[in-house]
Amino acid sequence: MSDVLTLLSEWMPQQRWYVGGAGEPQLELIGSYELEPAAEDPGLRLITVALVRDHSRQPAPLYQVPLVIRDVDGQVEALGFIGPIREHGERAALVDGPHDDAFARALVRLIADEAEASGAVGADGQPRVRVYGQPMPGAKAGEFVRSRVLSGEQSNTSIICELQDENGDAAVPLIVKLFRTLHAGDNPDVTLQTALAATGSLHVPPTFGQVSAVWPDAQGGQAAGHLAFAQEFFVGVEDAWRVALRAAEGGEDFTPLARALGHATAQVHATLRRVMPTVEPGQSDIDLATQQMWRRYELAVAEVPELREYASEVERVYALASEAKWPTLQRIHGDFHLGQVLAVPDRGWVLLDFEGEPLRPLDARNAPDVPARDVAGLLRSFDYVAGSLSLQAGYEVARDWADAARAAFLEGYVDELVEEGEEARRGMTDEDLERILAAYELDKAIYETIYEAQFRPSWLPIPVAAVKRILGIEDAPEVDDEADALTEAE
Ligand SMILES: Nc1ncnc2c1ncn2[C@@H]1O[C@H](COP(=O)(O)OP(=O)(O)O)[C@@H](O)[C@H]1O
Ligand SMILES: O=P(O)(O)O[C@H]1O[C@H](CO)[C@@H](O[C@H]2O[C@H](CO)[C@@H](O)[C@H](O)[C@H]2O)[C@H](O)[C@H]1O
Repeated sequence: MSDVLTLLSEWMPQQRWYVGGAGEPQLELIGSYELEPAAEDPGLRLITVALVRDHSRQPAPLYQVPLVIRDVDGQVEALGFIGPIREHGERAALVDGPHDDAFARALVRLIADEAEASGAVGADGQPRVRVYGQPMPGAKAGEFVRSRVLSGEQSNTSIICELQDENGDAAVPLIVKLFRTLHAGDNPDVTLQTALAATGSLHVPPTFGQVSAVWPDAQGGQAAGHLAFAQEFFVGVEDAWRVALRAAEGGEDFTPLARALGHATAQVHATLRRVMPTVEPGQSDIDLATQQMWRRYELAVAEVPELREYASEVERVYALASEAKWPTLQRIHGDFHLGQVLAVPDRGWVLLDFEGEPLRPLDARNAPDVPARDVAGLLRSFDYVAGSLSLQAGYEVARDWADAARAAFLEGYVDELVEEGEEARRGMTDEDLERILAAYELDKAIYETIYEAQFRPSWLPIPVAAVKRILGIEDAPEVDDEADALTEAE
């Protein structure tokens, strides 16, 4: 594996999913698992998935790195080619697994067959990594035809698998999402979407299955978690961000679609409340939630110093929220924005990516939470539509469009709550709801300032303007020196 780690040290920093560290990667192979080839494949030597810890960052992230070793003819520099790997033979090449059909085919087979996989054994004679495929009851996959990696800005790697039925006709395709950074514990993307799909909800894609594993943790014990999740892939659909952006650009009325999204969101919340654990909040839960918001504000101040001057206004919004009556805590989406919603013909709005905010610890993302976090996320997203168009135009545009979309979304959400009856409201007044929503919207905008400062600095003005708007802070009018001088001269 030494050659492999040398190649990976150069290759991983160029990958979108690599979170980076101080200087060169310091990679440690903590284990691996091997997949059985699922078809005849003459040049194929090995399908292996390396679990690699990178000590150049603390705490050291653990990456899942699927690799294929195969013989190639001549000098290839194809997509997915990592480098030559002489220890496996003269013609052997190391290939990024997701770009090689052999890996995707074997992974789909592992899930469909409810099979297990493992790799090298440790000092105790036991495999260091054990992997389990688990299909959704009743899920059926066709014959594998070919696969491709989904392009785009992704923190994970998704593989689209084309399949066919026994007559050779196209069958429902799958999207297999490989989690690149592994965490001990349930991945909410898997548990929440599987639970929703099991109820027959149309607001998530049908689940095909999952891959989970046990691996050695950094303390000499064992960790367990999810490695991959497979769902039905909707071909040729657009996400709500694109649909909304186009509508805003063209000045089209988006309110019916926003209202329907409000309904869908409330229905997903209602289902999660029914099938996943809930908690009645005590004052200590409320205080903890608002303390976390405040802590986030402090982190944001370190990234975006201009936020420091709004401390007293921020404190007041959180204090008002902590005096309100809060709803039942329940599982929610956790990082809801328009890019996480697909417009699927004959199905309506379909929600994706229930992983929660990538910057929050996994145990917090797995705990029952406040549904207003999701509502606030979507409200912020409509503001981002207007904000991103304004950045292009150089002046404020689509503000009325965003205000109308926000109002319609909220109306759709509340209508659905009313349908559910008084119980869902737990005696909360409109004022309670408003105070809580204001706190979560502010908290989301503050989260976004950190996110944009770190990953997309040119968009930072969007959430900074939102923080000011939510706090009711007016920009000081620009002083027009010439006009002032004229007035003085008169
Ligand atoms: N079931 C699906 N059908 C069609 N497209 C999908 C599906 N699942 C994901 N996508 C597309 O893949 C993108 C990334 O998926 P997502 O789950 O958000 O991954 P990530 O956590 O890496 O951002 C989505 O924005 C969407 O465009
Ligand atoms: O989709 P991810 O889970 O990676 O979410 C992260 O990235 C999002 C950006 O892609 C970011 O969302 C912010 O920008 C969106 C427009 O690109 C906007 O619709 C969202 O409202 C806004 O929050 C998200 O916050 C971040 O966690």
